[in-house]
Amino acid sequence: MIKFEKKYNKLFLNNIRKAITDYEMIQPNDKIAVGLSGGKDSIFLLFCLKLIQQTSIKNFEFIGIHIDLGFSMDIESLKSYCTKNNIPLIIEKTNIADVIFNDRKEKNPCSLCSKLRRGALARVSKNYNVNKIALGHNADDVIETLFMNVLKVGKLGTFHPNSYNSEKDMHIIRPMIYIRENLIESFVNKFNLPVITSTCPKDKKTVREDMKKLLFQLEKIYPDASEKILSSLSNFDLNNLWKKYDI
Ligand SMILES: Nc1ncnc2c1ncn2[C@@H]1O[C@H](COP(=O)(O)OP(=O)(O)OP(=O)(O)O)[C@@H](O)[C@H]1O
Repeated sequence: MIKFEKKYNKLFLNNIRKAITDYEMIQPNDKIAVGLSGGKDSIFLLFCLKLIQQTSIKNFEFIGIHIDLGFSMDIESLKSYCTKNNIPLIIEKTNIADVIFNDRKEKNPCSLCSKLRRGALARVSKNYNVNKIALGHNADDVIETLFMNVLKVGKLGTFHPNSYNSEKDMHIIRPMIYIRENLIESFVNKFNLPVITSTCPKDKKTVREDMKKLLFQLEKIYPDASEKILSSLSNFDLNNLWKKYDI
């Protein structure tokens, strides 16, 4: 059973609470769906939300939703973990893998997969009267996405901690934006949370891995680089960003 201990506050929960407060992620009577991939980030998010519900913000509900992409992953451990902790888990079977790799033979499958997966997640969430979807993006994901946008697209920006999709009338929240990936890894091991090895052939072979290496190199020279990059995302001077004059 997921059980609160005071030391968790300092270790990770306070940072999650801070993200929730800074970006007004949870309101009374929200029904939140945690997108569960089977990976470490989303299961840690589920674990933290349960602790937050036990300690500080009590008047919200949450469920887990796993979109089965069709890679034949064994999710028994995830199912039994949710059952043990009284967390409803919805599993939605899809043929996303088949569409991407066999029908479309996509050369860059990750972005289409992510789009279809989010669509499925929003559709299933609607069926369960969910008004917010919580994703397991962490601080490293925030920075890697920023690097990818700047270095590959030539665009300054990353995903927002709390965004709203008006077409689907759905909020997307990311309560783990202040938590580093290595910390998540160590707690997932310590608490023995169920992690399912991805069977996706593209797993860990993406541009994101290059950005991870870049951040690693950067932190060797500037040890507090990630902290500074994260803080710069909410500490900017619009006057000194270039807005071209309309002609
Ligand atoms: N198959 C899925 N079903 C439901 N939610 C998903 C699924 N895949 C990803 N998500 C959600 O989208 C988030 C970002 O997905 P991404 O593939 O970037 O995961 P990640 O960074 O590897 O995180 P994780 O360790 O949770 O897999 C995940 O943390 C999770 O909340």
